Amino acid sequence: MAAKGNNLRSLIFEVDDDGKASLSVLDQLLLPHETKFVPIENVEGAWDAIRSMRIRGAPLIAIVAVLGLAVDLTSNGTTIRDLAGLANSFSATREYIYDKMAYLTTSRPTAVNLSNAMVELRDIVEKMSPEAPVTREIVGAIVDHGRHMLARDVSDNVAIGRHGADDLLSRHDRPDGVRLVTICNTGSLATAGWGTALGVARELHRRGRLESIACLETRPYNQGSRLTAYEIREEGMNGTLICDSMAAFYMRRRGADACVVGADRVCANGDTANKVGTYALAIIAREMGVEFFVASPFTTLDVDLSCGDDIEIEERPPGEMLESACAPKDMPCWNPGFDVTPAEYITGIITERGVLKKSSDGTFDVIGFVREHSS
Ligand SMILES: CSC[C@H]1O[C@H](OP(=O)(O)O)[C@H](O)[C@@H]1O
Repeated sequence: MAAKGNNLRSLIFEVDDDGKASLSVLDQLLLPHETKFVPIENVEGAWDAIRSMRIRGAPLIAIVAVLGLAVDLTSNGTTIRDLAGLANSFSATREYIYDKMAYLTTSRPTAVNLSNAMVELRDIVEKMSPEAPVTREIVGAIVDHGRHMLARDVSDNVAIGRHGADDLLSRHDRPDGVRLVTICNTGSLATAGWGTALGVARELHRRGRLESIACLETRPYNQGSRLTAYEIREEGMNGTLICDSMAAFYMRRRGADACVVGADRVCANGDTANKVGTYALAIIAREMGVEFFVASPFTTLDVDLSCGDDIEIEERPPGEMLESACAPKDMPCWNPGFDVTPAEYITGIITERGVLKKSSDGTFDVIGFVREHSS
């Protein structure tokens, strides 16, 4: 059984004394009824695990892609021999690795973390000198970056939790604490740490200041009922599972102080792509006078995109919808995996560097915030 609470692990990554990396991931298609770690042995295995949503979650997708590349390049199979045997090996090695990185980005398009991670990796490899002992040097740098991403995500999650809890408690310090609503899964099963939006709930719970958290089922893939409910129960939080259609009535009858959701891509103006259903939840929250926060590490920010109209929205196979809908198997479906919440519906963006609120003109300056808070 996976460890309790925020020790819940989405993956196991190890490097042996010979520098050979190994990776296994918790198969989220089997949760909550079965806990099984499955090995990832090459980039094709990483691509498939991401595409099939055996593992999912914007930050975790990027981490598994880089770790999968590290495993591929350190395997005892053909890779190292292929690389070593390449003529003019430095540039050929780099091109070989860039091809694998490009392949990994085709697995899922909406979460910016994956493409951001590949840009980071390419910058690292580009800076390596041709005189370096090619294969070992480049591969070692990729393994090290994978380890860095794991540690960074864990620390980012803790910081997001603290900033989010501090901000919410500054306005909503009821006797029993804060009442939250969330959608999809943004916890330890979407990250390498204790989560982004669910990390805020964990921090409030840790402080004894979480009165309640409602999680939406999040049809059609049911990340909420299968994954977030599982994490909430493991953590011992006061959680309630609701159907997506119940959000408005829940807020009216049981009350909520804030919705806190995750993100797959936050644009320069604050428009945010997230699990489909988030936009509707934001509209309901505004109508009900409930605050609406996006919890997003800097790795999910896309300041090169001015607004959400240009975000590529992944469409998932109709079967994922038909299976859970008990509908006729030949029924035409529209199954976008995400939607885009306009910035006007968002109260603030909780990051590891602080909470970004709107300027006096009512807009978000994500670029200015990143510039001000980038180390
Ligand atoms: C840590 S936020 C992750 C973000 O990714 C999820 O999408 P999916 O389950 O399809 O990978 C969802 O949009 C979450 O908010």
